Amino acid sequence: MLVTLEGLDGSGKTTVWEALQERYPDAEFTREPTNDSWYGDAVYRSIEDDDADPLAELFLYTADHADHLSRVIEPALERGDLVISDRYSDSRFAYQGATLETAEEHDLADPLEYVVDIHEPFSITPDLTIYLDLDPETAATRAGTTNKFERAEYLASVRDNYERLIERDPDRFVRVDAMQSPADVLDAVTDALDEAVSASR
Ligand SMILES: Nc1ncnc2c1ncn2[C@@H]1O[C@H](COP(=O)(O)OP(=O)(O)O)[C@@H](O)[C@H]1O
Ligand SMILES: Cc1cn([C@H]2C[C@H](O)[C@@H](COP(=O)(O)OP(=O)(O)O)O2)c(=O)[nH]c1=O
Repeated sequence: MLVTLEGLDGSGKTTVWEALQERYPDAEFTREPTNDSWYGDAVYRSIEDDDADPLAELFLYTADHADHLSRVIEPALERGDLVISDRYSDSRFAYQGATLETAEEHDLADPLEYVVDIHEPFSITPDLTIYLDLDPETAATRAGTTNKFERAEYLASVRDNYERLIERDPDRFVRVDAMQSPADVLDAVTDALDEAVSASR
């Protein structure tokens, strides 16, 4: 079973993902961008390059995803493991969908759909996606960005894209209010996860 954690930067995904490792010691914990491959290294180089071409960046993230699938996710699912990924393809749909929306050098009619279509032939859809919902200003503050206003504006369009994704596939998503205390967020996530795991047995 594949479970993904999604949300804006600063929404608390990594905090939850780390806490879940105690509760599910046998699960495979993984993340995107990956932090153990040269594909992931290439993604982080691109994140640090303010002049990165947005379409090139999309394909770097997608290359990292393809490698992550074949190297980590598919073998774990074949073993029957529970896989919990901190970010996954919805991050690309929401973030690169937003980046490409304003990219002057590329004129795509519907960037979010374009990114979804690229994944369609090879990717695996998660069984459950837990969405940590947070307003863009709080997200930018928590993420500690240098240009908070600019970041919050970008995160607002990323959040709109997450809402579109939830609307098109409501049964896959569980929304958790990320303004709650870390303990309450963890409880809500654990409830959703426990329920999905027992339903899959
Ligand atoms: N529920 C919460 N309430 C307040 N602050 C939080 C909460 N969850 C996480 N934080 C803090 O917000 C920051 C970003 O959290 P993190 O888990 O790294 O988010 P993400 O992985 O989604 O970017 C960290 O400083 C973390 O301690
Ligand atoms: C996986 C992924 C991440 N990202 C972005 C989100 C983050 O701003 C950045 C790094 O991700 P991450 O290290 O998960 O950041 P955070 O813990 O702050 O959420 O990469 C994309 O734009 N597209 C993607 O497909």
